[in-house]
Formats: sequence, C-alpha cells, structure tokens
Amino acid sequence: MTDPAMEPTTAEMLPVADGSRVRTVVGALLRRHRGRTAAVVVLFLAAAALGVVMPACLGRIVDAVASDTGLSVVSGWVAAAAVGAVGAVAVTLWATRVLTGLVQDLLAELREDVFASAMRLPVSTVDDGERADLLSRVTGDVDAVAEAGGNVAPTLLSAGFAIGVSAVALAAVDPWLALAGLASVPCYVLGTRAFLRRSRVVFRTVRIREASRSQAVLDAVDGAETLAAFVGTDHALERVRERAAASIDAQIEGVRVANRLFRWINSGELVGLSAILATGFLLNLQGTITVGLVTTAALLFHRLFDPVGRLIFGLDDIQRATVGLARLVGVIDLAAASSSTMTDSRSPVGGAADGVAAPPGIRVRDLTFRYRTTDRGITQVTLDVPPGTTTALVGTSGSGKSTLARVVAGHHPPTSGRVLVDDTPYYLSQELHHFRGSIADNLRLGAPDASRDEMVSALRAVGAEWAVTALQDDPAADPTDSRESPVPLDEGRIQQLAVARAFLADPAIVILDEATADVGLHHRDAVEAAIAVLRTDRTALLIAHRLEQAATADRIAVFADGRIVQHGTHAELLASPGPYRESWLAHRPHPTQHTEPTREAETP
Ligand SMILES: Nc1ncnc2c1ncn2[C@@H]1O[C@H](COP(=O)(O)OP(=O)(O)OP(=O)(O)O)[C@@H](O)[C@H]1O
Repeated sequence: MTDPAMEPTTAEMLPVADGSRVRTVVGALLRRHRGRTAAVVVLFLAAAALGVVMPACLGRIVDAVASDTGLSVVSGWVAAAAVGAVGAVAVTLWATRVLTGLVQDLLAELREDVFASAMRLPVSTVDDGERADLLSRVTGDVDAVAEAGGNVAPTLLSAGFAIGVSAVALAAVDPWLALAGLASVPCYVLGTRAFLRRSRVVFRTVRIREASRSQAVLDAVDGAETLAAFVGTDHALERVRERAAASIDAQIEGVRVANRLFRWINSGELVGLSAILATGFLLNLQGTITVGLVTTAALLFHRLFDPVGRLIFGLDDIQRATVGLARLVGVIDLAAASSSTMTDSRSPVGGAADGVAAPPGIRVRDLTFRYRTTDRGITQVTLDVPPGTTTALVGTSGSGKSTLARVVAGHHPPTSGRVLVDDTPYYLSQELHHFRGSIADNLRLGAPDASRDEMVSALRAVGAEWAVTALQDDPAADPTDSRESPVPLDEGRIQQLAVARAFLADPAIVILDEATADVGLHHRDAVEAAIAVLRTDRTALLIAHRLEQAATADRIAVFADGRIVQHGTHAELLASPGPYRESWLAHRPHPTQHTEPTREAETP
C-alpha cells in the first residue's frame, strides 16, 4: 500500500543535534527542576513497589489456603492486597500529576528557547529551502515533542518503573523463575523490530489519507452549489469515494501492523508464562518453592503484559519526539553559534575593535557579504556615518543598498570586514505590516511601557494627527485592551505608524530601507516628512526612494554592482562627473513641468 507520493520527504538542511548533545540539553533542563524530577522518580518507584504488593499477597493467600491456615491470616493478606492495590492507584495518580506539571514546564521552557533562537538566527543562515525546514521545526517538531512529552511520558514512565520493579521482584522470588520469564524476550524483540519498521510510514499514511478524505468531503459540501451548477456532483462524489477507499485501505493496513505486533506480544506472554509455570512445577516437585510463590511469580510476570505493550506502542512516539528534540536542539545550537560569529564581526564602536577607540556613529570597513545561494552581495564597502547625520544610499536595483543596510542592522554576519556601531540599529523595512490589534498595541510593539502621552507625542511628531484622534477615542490605550484599530488604515497610515513606533523606541541609529517604496505617490509626502523627523539628530542610513529625498541627506553613497562608486554631499556629487550627476540631470524637471513622478529609485 505504500504510496511513494505520500512518503515523508525530509530535506534536512539546518543542523540536527546528536544524541549526546540532546541528552545534555534535556539533562540541563531537568537539573533546573531537580526537586520535582526527584519527586517524580520517587513517586513512580513507590507506585511500582506498591503494585507488587497484590501479587505477593495473593501468593501468600494460596499458600495459606493450601496449608489450611486460619481465616484470620487469609483475611489479613486480603486486606494487605487491597491496601497495596488502592495505594498503587493513588500514588500513580499523584506521580502522574507531578510529572505532567513538570513536563508542561519543561516544554514551555524548551518552546521559548527554540522560538527565541529561531528569532535570533541571522536571515542569511536561513535561505529559502531552510526557511521551510525552520518553520516545520518550530511548529511540527515542537508539537511532536509536546504530544510525546505531555501524553506519552507519564504512561511510559509508569510502564518503565512497573517493568523494572516487577522484574526485580520476580528475581527476588526465585532467580530461576525470572530466567524462565526471559524466554519471552525474543518474541518481544522480533515483534518490536517488525512494528517499528512499518509503523512510522503506515500511521503517517493513515493521517495523510484521513486528512485528504476530510478535505474532499469539505470541498464537496462547501462547493456543492457551484458543482451542481457547472459540472454536476458526480465528479466530487467520485473523489470522496476514492479518498475514503484509500483512507480505509490505510487504516486496514494500520490495524494489520498493530495486530502483527499483538501476535508477537501474545506469543511472548504465552512462552514466558508457560516457561515460568513449567519451571515452577519442576521446582515445586523438588520441594524448593511453594505453589504460592509460583503463583506470585506468574502474577508478577502477568503484571508486565500491559506495561510492555504500552512501552512498545509508545516507542514510535518516543522515536518521533527524539528526532524532533534533536532538530530543535539543532536550532538552539545554530543560533548560539551564529550570535557568537556576529559578536565577533559587529563590535560596538568604542570597543577594543582595532585597539583604537572609535568615534560613535556607524563605521563600515572593507565589508564584503555574499549570499550563499547567488554568490551576489556587496564587495569591499567602506563608509563612515558620523553621529547625528544621515547618509543616503542610492543606486540601481540590485546594486547592493539593501544588503549593506541588512548587514549593518545585524541581519547578516559579514563574510569579511567589519561593521562598528555604537548602539543597536533600529531597522525600518519597506515591508508594510500592520499587526492585529489597536493603534496602541501597534505602537507599544517598539516600547511596551509607553504611556498614552508618549504615544501621542510620537504620533504628533511624525504628523499622524489622524491617529492621535483615534488613540484618544480608543480605550485601548489601556494595555490590556487589544481591539482592532477603530480607523481604517491604508498603506501610508501603516507606514506612518511604523515610523511612530520607531520614534517611540528612540534608537540612536536608524536604518530606513526604502520606507516609502510601497506607499504610493498619494502618501509619499506624509511618510517622507515623518522619516525626516525620525532621523533628525539620529545617525541614519537612508535607502532613498527618490533623488530629491537623497538630496536632503548630509551625505550620499552611490552604489553600483555591489560597490560604492561615489560618495559625498549632494553639492559635491553634482559638481563632479559621474552617475549621480548624470542621473540628476537626466531627471531634472522641466521648469513648467510638475515634479512628480521623477527621480524614482532606479538611480542613478
Ligand atoms: N536574499 C537574497 N539571496 C540571494 N541573493 C540576493 C538576496 N538579496 C539580494 N540578493 C542579490 O544581491 C545583490 C544586491 O541586492 P540588494 O537587494 O542589496 O540590492 P538593492 O540595491 O537593495 O536593490 P533594490 O533597490 O532592488 O532593493 C543583487 O545581485 C541581488 O540579486
């Protein structure tokens, strides 16, 4: 039944941690909760120990009855068996409760670590194919580990302890009987191996085909009217029939795989129990063991049936969780490695970088960066942006402006060379994004503690008076309220809010990556004015959308083919021959002509 199209395809691109590293991380997580981890171990051990009280008492009862001991002795053993059974249930429930709480906390910490690491990964580490891998890790793998940890761990841990304690108790009753029980092991091993070989693929196929059948049903129901009007419903029904049949096939195969395992397990139980009874019979004939003890041994062995089955069925989940964990730890380690590389290459100005105290602002030295996928980027860029000034980057599309901005912002670690900054740059990208929630929510992303007055002055500063009115009418300036913005937001307003957000964050360095590119002519002036306010008295790199905007900067760097080919003030560049002057003159507006939409970014 294997359908190659449905087999899992894993293009492993990001690193996967090895077993010992995963154990170290899990060990470190557990050490953070030493007390509870110890409590879980003690409680499960106690539950397993209480679990053997009943078989022990039943053996005593058999011996007491066989030797005609009085009723009071038998009643005593019955009472002890009952206490053991009730105690085992109560302590197991208690242990499971403590373990569930512990596992939930561990998972929450792991999830936070993984998300934080994924957010810290430099963009360059995650190219297109890898991005899908990263996404599947922070969703699918986290879910797999959570599922296994939350649901399966308590079952498996109790099964593990029950097996261990029962096996020890069996050996304590009589080592020969314990050895006889081992006759079941080959059946368990062979069955488990056969099961694991097939279970992953089969159960995954079951899930995929069930999802596909549900989708076909939903499509047919949702689109019933359209289907009836245009193509008739036969085709859709045929599709539902086909997918249902495929899903049933997969489920039947799943049941077969499980049944095969049951056959092996049952065979193991039969072989082991028969071996124990036969050995017990012989030992009893020799007079070395009582019937009661053989009964106890048989019951102890019988106690293993359920936990062994649970353990084998849970192995698939454990395997998935282990693989998931290895992939998650891979992301955490990659982020740690990347941030140490970044610290090496992007040092704060004033640090011991070249052994010389550097002035504040932005200093870029011999900076080369290559994208791994295209081998394109920027080459040997050197640039100084003195504090409190703006340098505009201009150049044709693909000349390297955004790449320089992203490396300075810390999104890409340099391939070689250095970026020296005296504060973490605030990166305002050209991508327009309005987050769900009120205007207050959107503004507080950059400054979570901002008061209403601070938000109002940031909005006023960037000329977003419309938002001030909305904010004052909006009780959502209260941080607990996250209703949608009460005013309609167009591209210009969204970008104005983004600039106000930057303003509230009050960074010393701003990087403005074509912040007006997508807002359209209608809103451009408002956004450009907001940006002009934002960069006042700040150190700014401005990827200029138009030469008129670039001309307002203190200095201008002209990019071509990944290099800076001209650098100077607007006046200096106009005075010297070169691409900037050519472009400016080529787009010089005719005296009678309105200035828009000239000198677009394809400059110079
Ligand atoms: N994510 C990426 N992966 C691979 N190559 C890239 C990537 N981004 C840009 N490049 C390449 O790097 C070079 C510089 O591109 P960059 O985006 O920095 O230019 P730009 O001047 O900002 O262009 P634009 O104005 O169109 O944004 C180009 O050759 C481009 O094809």
